[in-house]
Amino acid sequence: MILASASPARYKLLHDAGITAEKIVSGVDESVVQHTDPARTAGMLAALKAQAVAAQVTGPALVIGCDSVLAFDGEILGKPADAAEATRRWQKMRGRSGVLHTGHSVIDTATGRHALQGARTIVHFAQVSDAEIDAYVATGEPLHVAGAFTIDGRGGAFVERIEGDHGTVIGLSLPLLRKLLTSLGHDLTTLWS
Ligand SMILES: Nc1nc2c(ncn2[C@H]2C[C@H](O)[C@@H](COP(=O)(O)OP(=O)(O)OP(=O)(O)O)O2)c(=O)[nH]1
Repeated sequence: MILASASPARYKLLHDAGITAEKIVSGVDESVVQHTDPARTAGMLAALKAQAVAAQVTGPALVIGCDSVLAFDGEILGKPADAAEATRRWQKMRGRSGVLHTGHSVIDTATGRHALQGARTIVHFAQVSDAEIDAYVATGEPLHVAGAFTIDGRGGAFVERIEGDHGTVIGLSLPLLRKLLTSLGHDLTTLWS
């Protein structure tokens, strides 16, 4: 399996699930997709990433590309531009909920077949204080992640509950990956190392 992503979180999620993927960063410029629907935006970017990497691959491989965005207050939010934006977002997000959409695209380079599907998880944010927001932003963590929060890092303390698969929030849904691989005629368990 080739992971078309720079995300250490996605790589670790696969590795911990028994799948040691090769990482090839797609280099796709995410600004090329300007869609109003968050699921479509994440899906289109996931497909672009997988296609960009699959084009570089010679021989049989399963390439997976993912993209995550947070739909909140009618906006499609990726990574915050800077600390000020991360702070503003948290001041709006606290005590409310958003939907984390992650698009998944799997390409089987041996057959040319591909499967594309999105997953969504509702995230309920805690009523964090200004001091907690400042401390979180100061760690730098929210600057590197879609939605300006993590569920498995320091941000986990600020996520009250989720409705959906937690992997979708981190950036890759394993149950969805299983379904996509099955649709391409592959058994996920054969990828276990
Ligand atoms: N560890 C962790 N990372 C998260 C979480 N939520 C989002 N992220 C990270 C995963 C991805 O690195 C990033 C989502 O942005 P993208 O989907 O655009 O991926 P990224 O640009 O990082 O890498 P890529 O475009 O796939 O090469 O945010 C979380 O809850 N936990």
